[in-house]
Amino acid sequence: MFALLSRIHHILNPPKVKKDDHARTLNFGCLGAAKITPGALVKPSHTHPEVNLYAIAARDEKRAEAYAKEHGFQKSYGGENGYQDLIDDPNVHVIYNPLPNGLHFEWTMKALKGGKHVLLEKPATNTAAEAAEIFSLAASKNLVVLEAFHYRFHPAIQRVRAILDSKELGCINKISASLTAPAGTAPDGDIRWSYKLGGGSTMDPGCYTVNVLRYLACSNPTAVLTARAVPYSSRPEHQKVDKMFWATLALEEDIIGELHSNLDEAKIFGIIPRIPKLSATVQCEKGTVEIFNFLIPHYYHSITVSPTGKPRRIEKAYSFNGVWKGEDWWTTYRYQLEAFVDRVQGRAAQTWIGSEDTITNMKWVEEIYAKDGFGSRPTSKYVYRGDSK
Ligand SMILES: NC(=O)C1=CN([C@@H]2O[C@H](COP(=O)(O)OP(=O)(O)OC[C@H]3O[C@@H](n4cnc5c(N)ncnc54)[C@H](OP(=O)(O)O)[C@@H]3O)[C@@H](O)[C@H]2O)C=CC1
Ligand SMILES: O=C1OC[C@@H](O)[C@H](O)[C@H]1O
Repeated sequence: MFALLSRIHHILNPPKVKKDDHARTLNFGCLGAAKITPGALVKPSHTHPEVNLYAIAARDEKRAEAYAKEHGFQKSYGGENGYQDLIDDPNVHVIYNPLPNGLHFEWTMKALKGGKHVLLEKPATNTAAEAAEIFSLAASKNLVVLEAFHYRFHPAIQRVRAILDSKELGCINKISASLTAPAGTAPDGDIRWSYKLGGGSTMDPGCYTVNVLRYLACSNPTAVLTARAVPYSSRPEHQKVDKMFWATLALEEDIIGELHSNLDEAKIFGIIPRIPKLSATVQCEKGTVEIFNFLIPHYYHSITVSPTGKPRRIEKAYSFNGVWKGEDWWTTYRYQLEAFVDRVQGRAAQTWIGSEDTITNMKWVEEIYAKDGFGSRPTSKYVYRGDSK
C-alpha cells in the first residue's frame, strides 16, 4: 500500500531535475492546448534533464497564454497562424503533436517540412498511406518521428512479452485485448466523436488493442475474420463513428486475436460507472498470462501467470531494476520521453516503435473499419509539395 501511495505521489508531483548544462537541451513546441499534454509531456519533462518546455500554440491567443503560464512553457503562439509560427520558430527542435487524429498528418508533415522532429500522438494518422508518407519525409530529412504508444516503453508490458518469449507457456493460441471507458469519458462534442477529425472507438482505444495484439503476438494479422461496430448515436454525423467495436483477427503462426473497445460504456442503472476493462490475455499451449492495466501500468498493474497444472503467480514490473534508466514511479509517458530524446540525441533507445510498426497498425485499424462497414477515416487534404512551397 505504501509503495502504491508513494508511486502515485511521485507521478502527480515528479521532482524537478536540474537541466543538463553539457547535453544539448531540446526545446519542445506543442501544437494545441490539448488535455493530454500535461500528463504526456509536461510532467515527464520535469524529470528529464534535456527537455525544455519551450512553447505552446493554440488557436486562441489568450488560451495559449494561459496554458503556457499554467504549465510552465516559456512562450506561446496564438491565432490563425499560431501553429505555423510555432513550427517556424528557429529555437524549436521538437514538435509534440496531440491535435485531433484527422489533423496529425497535416501538422506532422508541416513540422517535418520545417525541419523538426515529431513526437506524434496515437493513432499516427487517419490512414496507413498517410503514415507511410510521414515516415518517408522524415527519413529523407533524417528526422525522428515516434507514434506515442507510450505503454510499450514501460517495463510491465515488456515483462509480459519476455514471459511469452521464454516459451514457459509454449506457443500462443489466442490473444484477447479489451479497453473500455464509462459513458461520459468522451462527452458529446469531443474530438473522438467527429468523423472528420478522425474519431471513433477503433481509432481511439481500439488502436491500442490492435497494437498490443501485434506486440504480444510478435507477428502481424493476416485477415480480419469478423468485425462489428455500433455508432455513437443515430444522428447522421455519427453514422461512421463507432462507440464500440468487436473484431476477430487471424495472425501469422495460427494465432487468433479478439479485440474489443468501448468508448462509451453504459453505466449500471444509468448512474454507476462500470470498472474499465484494461486487460490483455494470452492463451498459450501450456497456460495463460494476463496483464491487467497494460495501458497505464505505472499506477497499478498485475501480471497473472497461470501455467497449466502448476501454481498461479502474480508479477509486477515497475522498473527495469537498474538494467536500464528509470524509477518505479516513472510513467509510461516518462519512459517514452526518455526513448524519444535518446533517439533525437543520437543515442540508443531502450525500446522503439519504428515506421513499419506504425504503418502496419494503421493498416489493421483500417481493415477492421473495412470489415465492419464503417470505412476508413477521411484522408487529409494537405498535400506536401516540397520544402520551397
Ligand atoms: N497517449 C495518450 O495516453 C493519449 C493520447 N491522446 C491523443 O492525443 C490527441 C489529443 O487528444 P486530447 O488531448 O483528448 O484532445 P483535446 O480535445 O484536448 O484536443 C486537442 C487539441 O486539438 C486542437 N484542435 C485543433 N483543431 C481542432 C478542431 N477543429 N477541433 C477540435 N480541436 C482542435 C485544440 O487546440 P487549440 O488549443 O489550439 O484550440 C485542442 O487543444 C488525440 O490524437 C488522442 O488520440 C489522447 C488522450 C490520451
Ligand atoms: O489514448 C487514450 O488513452 C485512453 C483513452 O481513454 C483515451 O480516450 C485515449 O485517447
